[in-house]
Amino acid sequence: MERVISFKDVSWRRDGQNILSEINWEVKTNEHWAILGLNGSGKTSLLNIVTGYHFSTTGNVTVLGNEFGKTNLPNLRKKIGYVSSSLEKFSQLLEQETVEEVVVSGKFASFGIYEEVTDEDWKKADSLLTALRLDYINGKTFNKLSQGEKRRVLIARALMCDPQILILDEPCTGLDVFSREEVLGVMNDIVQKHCHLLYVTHHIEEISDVITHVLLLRDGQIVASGPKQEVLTGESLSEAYKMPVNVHWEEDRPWLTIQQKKFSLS
Ligand SMILES: Nc1ncnc2c1ncn2[C@@H]1O[C@H](COP(=O)(O)OP(=O)(O)OP(=O)(O)O)[C@@H](O)[C@H]1O
Repeated sequence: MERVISFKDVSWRRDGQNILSEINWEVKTNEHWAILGLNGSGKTSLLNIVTGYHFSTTGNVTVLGNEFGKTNLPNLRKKIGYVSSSLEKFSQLLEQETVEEVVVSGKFASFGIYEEVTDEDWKKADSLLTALRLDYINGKTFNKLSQGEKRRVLIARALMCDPQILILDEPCTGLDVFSREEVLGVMNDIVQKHCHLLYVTHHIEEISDVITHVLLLRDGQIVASGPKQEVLTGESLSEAYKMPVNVHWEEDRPWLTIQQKKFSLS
């Protein structure tokens, strides 16, 4: 399959307002995208269309070869993993579960295990914990983990059903620099599992070498999209962030600075 996601002239209207306008976007095989934009620029709305929780008002959406309107959404959603920063609100439900139980529950898309778990499932959960460098917490309950460990367990949980697309929605929010680098470091392992990453962030320095492409949104419209080196320029980001900024690269990672002389809060 050449195209993983295709948006053609997609708009999404709510309360008489265009939340997304004329989105033309394609994710191809072996591409991994970061989605950037200010608060309210439309990132979550776009992802809700990818997962079939919103229907576009106009335009055509195809995800993993399924054209929306003609497809079985529950089946499609099984192929899409979603790790949201707000998922941790729900993680209270998982507090007393062991990390292995939390990971296995991803197979059933439930919080808690209400179906039969096979030996193979437990083995798979163990190997995912190993892939996410979490062997050392085997047997611990979820409530005893650090924020960074919890995030990685939730990523392992999302991988339990072999998603073809993995959405990581601000996975490093609230993490210290060390924990953030640990989360970023496991992305290579995820890519080796042949799933396509959609990585939402407010911090361009989280765009590690695994990410190949960037979609830049402003007020529900695309400012720029394409290979990251072409999109992550001072010019495009200044337009998206509505303030003058510079980008510099260090070892294939971008960093943002604000042009202080031209920017004032007053
Ligand atoms: N169901 C809805 N009904 C009406 N307006 C909505 C709805 N969902 C989102 N919006 C509006 O659409 C705009 C884009 O919201 P969205 O959550 O997609 O932005 P975002 O880029 O994900 O923001 P953030 O970075 O804060 O998470 C906002 O102005 C929001 O208020």
